[in-house]
Amino acid sequence: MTMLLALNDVHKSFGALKVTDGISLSVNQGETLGILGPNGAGKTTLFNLISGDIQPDQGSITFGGTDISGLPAHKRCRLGVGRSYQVPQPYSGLTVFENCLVAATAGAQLPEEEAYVVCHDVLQSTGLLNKANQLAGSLTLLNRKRLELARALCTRPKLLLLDEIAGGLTEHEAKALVDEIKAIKARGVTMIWIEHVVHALLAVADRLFVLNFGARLAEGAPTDVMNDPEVKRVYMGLDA
Ligand SMILES: Nc1ncnc2c1ncn2[C@@H]1O[C@H](COP(=O)(O)OP(=O)(O)OP(=O)(O)O)[C@@H](O)[C@H]1O
Repeated sequence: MTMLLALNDVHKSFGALKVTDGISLSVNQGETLGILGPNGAGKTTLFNLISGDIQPDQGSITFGGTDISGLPAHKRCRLGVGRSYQVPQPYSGLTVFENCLVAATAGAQLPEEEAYVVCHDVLQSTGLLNKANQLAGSLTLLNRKRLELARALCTRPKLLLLDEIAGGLTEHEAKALVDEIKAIKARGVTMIWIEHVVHALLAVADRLFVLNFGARLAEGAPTDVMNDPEVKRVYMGLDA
């Protein structure tokens, strides 16, 4: 198996608050790593560190064998690190297609002709093609989530970071989104997925990593992690 991403003893504090406390983890090519953890455990901060939105105080991050620790977010994006945000952040005054075009051109720096093709293909695969000319601000929650996914895919990521994409959806909608995420996985995209909707995560994840107070609480095969007494106690509030 080829390793795509590796974090080595990564630390981050905000003032006196230690939010990432010596995280080491790796993700193999084609793998989906699920991340669980209570509110405030430092999950989104971990994504910010991987995407380059913030820089670690200590530790290193390698991607495809290259040390990307010092690179800004836009350079990591061009190398193939794509992400969605917990709160969808489309340009609401632009259409769905234009939002995708911004991601493909400004984000991934694809030449315009290629960008049009990529946007078309991504909108088709995310079920948004018939909404292409609709303003992003007028979309339903499910379609906003799809657009969030589509915008990340338009940067043609090798690694896709999904931040709580299933939250707030009905059971039926979450299932539709999970099917789309499964299809992305089947195309070979490596993913890290932070998700509170555990059954959605379990439908796709090959491995789970549980964060608590910025540190690793458990890691391993999904069934083993879900049966771990510490995980049940800390994360799910159940007695072991
Ligand atoms: N830029 C920042 N400045 C100061 N504190 C921050 C900053 N970003 C995050 N924090 C704090 O770091 C802690 C971890 O936040 P983070 O968003 O990473 O947690 P999370 O596990 O993603 O939580 P949730 O599940 O609620 O989204 C929180 O206490 C948060 O308030």
